[in-house]
Amino acid sequence: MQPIDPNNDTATSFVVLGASGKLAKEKIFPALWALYRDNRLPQGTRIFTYCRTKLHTRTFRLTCAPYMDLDPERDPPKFNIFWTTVHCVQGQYDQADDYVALTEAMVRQETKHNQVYANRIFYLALPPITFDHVTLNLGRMCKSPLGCTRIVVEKPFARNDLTFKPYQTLLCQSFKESQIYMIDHYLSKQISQNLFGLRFANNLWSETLNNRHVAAVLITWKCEKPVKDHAEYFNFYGIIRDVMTNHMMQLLALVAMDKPYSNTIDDLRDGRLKIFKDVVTPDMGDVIIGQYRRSETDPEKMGYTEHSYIPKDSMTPTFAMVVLHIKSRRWSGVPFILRAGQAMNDTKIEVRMQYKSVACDEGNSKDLDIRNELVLRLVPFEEIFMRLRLKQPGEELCLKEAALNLRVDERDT
Ligand SMILES: NC(=O)C1=CN([C@@H]2O[C@H](COP(=O)(O)OP(=O)(O)OC[C@H]3O[C@@H](n4cnc5c(N)ncnc54)[C@H](OP(=O)(O)O)[C@@H]3O)[C@@H](O)[C@H]2O)C=CC1
Ligand SMILES: O=C1O[C@H](COP(=O)(O)O)[C@@H](O)[C@H](O)[C@H]1O
Repeated sequence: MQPIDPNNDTATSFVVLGASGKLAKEKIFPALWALYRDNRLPQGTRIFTYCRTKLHTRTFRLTCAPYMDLDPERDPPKFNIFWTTVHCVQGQYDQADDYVALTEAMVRQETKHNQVYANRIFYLALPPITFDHVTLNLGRMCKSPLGCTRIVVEKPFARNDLTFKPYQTLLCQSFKESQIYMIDHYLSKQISQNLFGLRFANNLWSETLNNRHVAAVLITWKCEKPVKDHAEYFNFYGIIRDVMTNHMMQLLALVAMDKPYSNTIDDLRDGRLKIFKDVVTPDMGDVIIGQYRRSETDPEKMGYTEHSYIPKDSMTPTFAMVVLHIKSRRWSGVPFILRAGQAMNDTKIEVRMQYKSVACDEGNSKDLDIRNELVLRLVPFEEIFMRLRLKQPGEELCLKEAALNLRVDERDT
């Protein structure tokens, strides 16, 4: 996709399908607002909601506002104008006529903007069960006749290979490959991108992230909260399909990929794809799955199947751990340990690269078997640090653990 050009005057219709849901309210509308606030949306952009629920901008803005990080001093006038660009369309996902109504709504705004040439972006903030109908109808009824058309699909794309194939076929029949964006929002996180920056722009790490120096890579996705939001979806897909095969695998690819030929989208994608091809299919002996049950110490913390909204006989895993191996010159012999869970002891998302132990005879260091670790943490707050050993202050040559913290926030210079 071309970089956003705020001076571009072309009419652009951005349609959020499934706008009544959590993703739209918590992530997509806040992102659209942030772009608008910072003058980074093309001027002719109009936003459309499309879902079965009847939405009104008046009330929908109240639903989204808590996630929009509003500055009460600065934002209100612009925030009001932002909402004048939003138009709500109600429709079923399987009714062709409703898509005709969506197109009419887009055309009305595009024409107001005095443009026949208009770009259209369709963002599927929807569960996969709706994908077939939505893709087919958008492809038939809503594409831009003269401008660009894009369709953005959120993971998970299906339950497995078998169910993905027919959808892939339908998607490719309805849209050209260049129009399709199957996205993973973890790739856009600052820390994920830093994995890349840190590795390839610093000799220290570009030279040491390999099987000569690294003992193991640990990728953790832990959430303290029990399953509640989108429980029906979660119960059908489970933790592996929710975060492991997508977000965590993308993090793994960013840790493991070789330096791409260039930083273009295609070369970056090819670099990650090579890693996915090199990952050895895990042995079931290298996989642990589990489901949380009632806490023995805190009766408030219910078991997964005790929630009223989860079937009593559910076997859906809420925890999974897998040890993956990559068959490449750089990484063979290094286990990549992925673990993910809901209702865990705390909330943490991080990548931890554990270096091999150093044979060290310094005084009292036997008690201190600390491996160097490079840690990139995404949650609860973004940080990058390296665990090291340093000499303790004083006359004796004793070691202590220390951390080298790298500031990653905006105040950095
Ligand atoms: N929430 C998040 O942070 C993230 C979510 N995703 C993915 O994005 C997609 C949407 O997520 P999210 O917003 O949380 O999902 P929701 O469960 O909130 O669903 C979004 C909307 O889809 C419609 N919908 C829900 N279930 C059905 C159904 N069975 N049949 C038809 N329509 C349905 C509803 O709209 P209505 O009834 O009004 O039509 C609902 O408001 C999911 O595939 C999810 O995996 C990806 C990354 C992050
Ligand atoms: O895809 C998903 O990701 C969110 C977590 O995203 P984050 O950006 O807040 O880390 C997760 O809560 C949700 O279950 C899953 O579907």
